[in-house]
Amino acid sequence: MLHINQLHKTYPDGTAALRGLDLNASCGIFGLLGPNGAGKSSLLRTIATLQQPDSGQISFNGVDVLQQPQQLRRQLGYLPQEFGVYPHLSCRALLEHIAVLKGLTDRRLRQQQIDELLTKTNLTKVAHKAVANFSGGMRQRFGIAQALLGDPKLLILDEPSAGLDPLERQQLHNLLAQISRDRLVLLSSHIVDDIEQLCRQVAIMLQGQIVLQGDTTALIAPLHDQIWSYSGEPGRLPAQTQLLQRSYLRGVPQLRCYAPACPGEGFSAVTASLQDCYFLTLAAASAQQEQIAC
Ligand SMILES: Nc1ncnc2c1ncn2[C@@H]1O[C@H](COP(=O)(O)OP(=O)(O)OP(=O)(O)O)[C@@H](O)[C@H]1O
Repeated sequence: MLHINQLHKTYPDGTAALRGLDLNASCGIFGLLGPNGAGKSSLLRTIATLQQPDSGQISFNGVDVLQQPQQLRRQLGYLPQEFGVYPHLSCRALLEHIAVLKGLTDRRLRQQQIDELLTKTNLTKVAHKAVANFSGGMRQRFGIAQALLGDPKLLILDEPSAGLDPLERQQLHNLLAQISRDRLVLLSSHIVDDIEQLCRQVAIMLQGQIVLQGDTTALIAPLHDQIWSYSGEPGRLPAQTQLLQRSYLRGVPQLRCYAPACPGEGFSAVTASLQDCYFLTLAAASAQQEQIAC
């Protein structure tokens, strides 16, 4: 279990990235959603002991992460948002190098683990190639393979699906579902679909705080029968109707709205999604923050 209590982090230039953040997560894939600049990477870097918070507590499976960072690092795999590689090293050589850095000193066990991870991430056939020449999807799978060296109990993945094509994204989902059975995977993304497809637990982050957290299905449930779509331009929206999303279908505007009952002619009920919950939560949190600011 991961417990975070009242975490604060302000960077030297005065940016308050974490502002009294609380979070609890158990085994499985835990999704962290939030707009750009919400503080997701700051939080993940702090949990990964790559930066110190100003105050607060973090514990993982009983280990005080801030007091005993080495103990956490032994159980940690981390894939940062920007993942640099040595340009000339092959996939296998780089995994070897990282495995040694992670303390896998027994050569035979190291080889065995690398072979298993290459199979799991479907990289065996390209293990001799330079990672620098990999496609986006292959690079992310490599990133997950290196993070899994040492069989960590906590895996932190910062936006692993950024820049992937739909097929690569699907392959990444299959891999994540497979490797999350006996560990906690913290997955940050602004692709709400990724989180809805993969995560049973989710937290929404805004301006350095968690504004909503819980079981994904339970968070969406109250919105059933309250989400409506409208094809075209309805003019002024009926009272008690909140616009959540405007998109296009073959060039025709499509509105997605929240309303406690059918807003009127032309609106049809649609199944509520995590995206609806996300937009409603962000709108409510922004309105509350504006009120406080006034
Ligand atoms: N090293 C740093 N020094 C100063 N400010 C920083 C630093 N790192 C992040 N920030 C700022 O802290 C805030 C939170 O950034 P962070 O990268 O944690 O958010 P994020 O939710 O991961 O954003 P994104 O989704 O765009 O990656 C932003 O205002 C950002 O500009």
